[in-house]
Amino acid sequence: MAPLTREAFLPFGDVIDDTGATVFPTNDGTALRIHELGIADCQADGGRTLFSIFRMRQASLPDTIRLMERHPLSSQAFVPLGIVRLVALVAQAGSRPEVSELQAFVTNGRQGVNYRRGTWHHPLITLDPGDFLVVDRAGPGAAFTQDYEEVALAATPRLALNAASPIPEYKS
Ligand SMILES: NC(=O)N[C@@H](O)C(=O)O
Ligand code: NI
Repeated sequence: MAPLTREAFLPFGDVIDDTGATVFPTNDGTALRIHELGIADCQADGGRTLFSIFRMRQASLPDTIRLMERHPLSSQAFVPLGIVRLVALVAQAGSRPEVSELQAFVTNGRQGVNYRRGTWHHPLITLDPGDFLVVDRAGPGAAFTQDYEEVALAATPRLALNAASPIPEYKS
């Protein structure tokens, strides 16, 4: 389980965080603009960009990973509205992910992620309850047509809590 950094996450998408970002004052210096942290890529095939909230009622760390999904037509961002740790279990866009290709990152509770279009990821995993702003795509005419594709994983790697630290140790 690696701490989330912009550089390490680059193959999978963007990190919504001020570390290493372009920052400049705006509005007569009353605010700092932490600029262009990611792109909402949701317009393909007549798509619309949606803002939604995911209200995580409890931590959702699975003990086994049974599937991964991707959104072939859009990016998908999860930004915590408060301090909520997220586990991003990902594999690069492309053919069906192998278990050996999975990578797990854990946020510091403030960071958000924006999965690039087609990035394989596990449905939202959090270590705490709490709300996330979600930015993704709706198809033409429909309120919510999640263009997504799921694949069952051949093996089911175990994501086990490491007693030594609150951050789960990812074991394949
Ligand atoms: N289904 C849904 O809205 N969310 C998933 O795409 C997810 O990545 O959690
Ligand atoms: Ni998704």
